Amino acid sequence: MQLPRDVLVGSDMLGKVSDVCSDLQLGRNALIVTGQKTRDIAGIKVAEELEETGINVQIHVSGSASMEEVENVMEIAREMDTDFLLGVGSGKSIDVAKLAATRHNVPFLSIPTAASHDGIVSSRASITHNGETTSIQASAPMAVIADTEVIAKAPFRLLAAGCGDIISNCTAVLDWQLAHRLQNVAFSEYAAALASMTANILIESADSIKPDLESSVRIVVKALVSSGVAMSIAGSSRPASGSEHMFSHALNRIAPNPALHGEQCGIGTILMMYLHGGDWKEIRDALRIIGAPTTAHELGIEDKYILQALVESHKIRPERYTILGTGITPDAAEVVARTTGVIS
Ligand SMILES: NC(=O)C1=CN([C@@H]2O[C@H](COP(=O)(O)OP(=O)(O)OC[C@H]3O[C@@H](n4cnc5c(N)ncnc54)[C@H](O)[C@@H]3O)[C@@H](O)[C@H]2O)C=CC1
Ligand SMILES: O=C(CO)COP(=O)(O)O
Ligand SMILES: [Zn+2]
Repeated sequence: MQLPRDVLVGSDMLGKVSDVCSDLQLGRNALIVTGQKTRDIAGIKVAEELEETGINVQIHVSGSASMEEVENVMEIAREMDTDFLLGVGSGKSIDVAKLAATRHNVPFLSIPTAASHDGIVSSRASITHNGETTSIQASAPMAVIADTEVIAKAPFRLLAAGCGDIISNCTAVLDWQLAHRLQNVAFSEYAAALASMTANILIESADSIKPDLESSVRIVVKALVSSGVAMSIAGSSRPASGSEHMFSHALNRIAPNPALHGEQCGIGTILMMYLHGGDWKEIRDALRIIGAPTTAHELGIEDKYILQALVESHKIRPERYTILGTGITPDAAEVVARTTGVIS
C-alpha cells in the first residue's frame, strides 16, 4: 500500500513547494507537467519557486491523458535526466505526470489547481489507450500540495464536479459488494468503509459547498484525499469507481462534447443508485444543493447519448462486475433515465 508522505492543504501553499522538495531531498532536475491554462495559473509560479533554490526546471504542456503523452513525458524525462516530476493542474496533467514518473522510476508531486477529481492523491492513473480508459497502477505522489487560494479561484463547476466524483463512491461501493458476493472478487472492508464514509460526510455537508470560499475547498480537498487513500488501500479504483464511472467513460466515447468527469459520474450515481434500488433522490438532492448537474440538459449532453451510454456502459470494463451485469436493454435505460429525471 502506497500513501503520500506529505499532504499540504491551505492558503499560499504553492510557496511551500521548495521546502517540500528539499525536505524530501528530491534532487536538482525537475520536470513539470501542466496544462495550457494551468501553466499560467500555477505552473510558472511553481517553476520560479524551484528555480530560486537552484533547481533546473523544464515545463511540459500536456493535452490529453493518453499513453502517447505518457511516453512523450518519459522521453523528456530521460533526455533531461529528471530527478522528479510534478503534475501541476487538473486531472489529466496529474495522471500523465504520475504514470510517467512511475515508469521512469522517480518521485512525483501532485499539485492540483482544481478539486475536480480524487486522483490527486491516489496510486492510480486513468489513461486512455486505443479508445479505452484504463485505471493503471502507479506510484502514489510523494507529496500533495493543494493551495486552497488557487483552487477557490477556479471555476465553481470544477469544485462541484469534485463533489460528484466523491458522491460516486456510494454506488461504487455497492457495486464492489455485489461483485464480492457474486464473483468473490477481493474486497477490503477498510477501503469500502472509508470511501462510503467520505461520500456520506460530503452529502451531509452539501449546503456548505459554495463558490469562492476556501472553507468549501478545504472540505472537498479533504474528501478527495480520503477517497484517494481508499483507492490506495484497496490497490484498485474499486472503492471510488463502479458502474457510474463506466457510464461516464461510455459518455466520453459516445457524446460529441462530453462534460467534466465528476459531473458525469455524479449523474451516473443517480442512475446507478436507482438500479441498485437505493435512495437515488438523496444523491440527486445533494448534487442539486451543491450546484452540480443532475440532468442531461444541465450536463449539456443530448438525451440520446445518455441512453446510448447507459446501454453500452457494461462493455467498458467487462472484467469489473457491477449492477449493470451483462447490460440493460434500451427500454430499461429509458425507464431509469426518465424516472430519475435525468432525461425529460
Ligand atoms: N487517477 C485517478 O485515480 C483518477 C483520475 N481521474 C481522471 O482525471 C480526469 C478528470 O480530471 P478533471 O480535472 O475533471 O478534468 P481535466 O483534466 O480535463 O481538466 C478540466 C479543465 O479544468 C481546467 N482547470 C484546472 N484548474 C483550473 C483553474 N484553477 N482555473 C481554470 N481552469 C482550470 C483545465 O484547464 C481543464 O480545461 C479524467 O481523465 C479522469 O479519468 C479522475 C479521478 C480519479
Ligand atoms: O475516477 C476514478 C475514481 O474517482 C478512478 O478511475 P477509473 O474509473 O479510471 O478506475
Ligand atoms: Zn472518478
